[in-house]
Amino acid sequence: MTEPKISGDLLQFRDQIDAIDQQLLQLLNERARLAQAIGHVKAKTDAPVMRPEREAQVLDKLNASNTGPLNVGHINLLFKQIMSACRSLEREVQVAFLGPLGTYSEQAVWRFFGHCVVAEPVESIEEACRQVQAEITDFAVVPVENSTEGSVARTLDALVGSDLLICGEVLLPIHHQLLCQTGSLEGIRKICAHPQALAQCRNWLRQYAPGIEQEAVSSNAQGASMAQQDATIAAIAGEAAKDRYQLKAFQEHIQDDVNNTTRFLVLGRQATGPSGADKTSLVASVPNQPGAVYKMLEPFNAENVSLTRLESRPAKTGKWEYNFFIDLQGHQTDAAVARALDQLKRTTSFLRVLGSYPAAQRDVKA
Ligand SMILES: O=C(O)C(=O)C[C@]1(C(=O)O)C=C[C@@H](O)C=C1
Repeated sequence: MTEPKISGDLLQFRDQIDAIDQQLLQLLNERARLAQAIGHVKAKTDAPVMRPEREAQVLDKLNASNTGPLNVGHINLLFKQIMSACRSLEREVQVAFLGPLGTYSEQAVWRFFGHCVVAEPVESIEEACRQVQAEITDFAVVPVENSTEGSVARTLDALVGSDLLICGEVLLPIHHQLLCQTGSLEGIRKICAHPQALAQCRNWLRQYAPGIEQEAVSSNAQGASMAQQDATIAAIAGEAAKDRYQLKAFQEHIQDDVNNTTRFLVLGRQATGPSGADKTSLVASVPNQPGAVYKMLEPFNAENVSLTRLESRPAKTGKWEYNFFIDLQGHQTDAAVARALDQLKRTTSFLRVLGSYPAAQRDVKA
């Protein structure tokens, strides 16, 4: 079938790829040995193995010098896995995430830590936090806000009530797919998904699956698990659920908002150093007095610190008091941020810096 000439070229290219793979293999093992050496140094001082700021810098440097044809997505994907493997040779990092298996939280774990981690699903955001606090696990990955649905109140409340630190964030585009056993809508009698997913796909469902019953279930992964057991059920879920429950997609990208994104937090017990493009999150409350919120925000204006988020939640004191959740650009060790935080201590009745961590959206030149 193939022309001899093409086949000759193909063989030659494959020989070259084989030779390069051998070089890569040798270099990767050299890199792994260096990581092991770093692991021994860290073990002596009980220093944390996972360093989100260093991993962000490694990716920033590579992307700054990359000439292609591999793009930023390829570089991040490949080198995250390389670091994940090297890290696991130092010590296997453990992560609890909001389950069950196949959720978007699980996808967020893989994106942040790569695949060489021990990731365990837990049943609630509170349980994920408890496991980190009780030192059962190293980190927790929990959703904090969705671009269409807003904040996840349970995560914000859990942060106030604990001394966990935010070590990182993950921005995950939410690409819903309609999944079933065969990949065809024929014979499908019911579509099962979390109420939020059904709402986020309302228009698509009206147009392409009219007349098919919809059932709200506790998670998209549960819907996927039901579809795995029953050929008449379809589910709305993401890539992780498709793989986990061995389903086929009838259609990808069925969410009405193409930019639907969920932001996840990585919570741990360790402080994260500056990476060069960081965010700091804090929660504060102010006395119930005229001008108090203005005074709380004034230092950020004075120090030219940019706020990326400001949100209030009831402080649960029963006195109509509020906690303000603030995200800002910069690390708490940056001079301007440090000065603003110092000022903030004077104007707030309660202040907790939840952590500084590498921003998921990177805008740096290495
Ligand atoms: O630089 C370190 O501290 C390492 O342990 C090495 C390494 C890597 O593979 O580059 C691995 C794990 C850390 O999270 C950061 C980076």
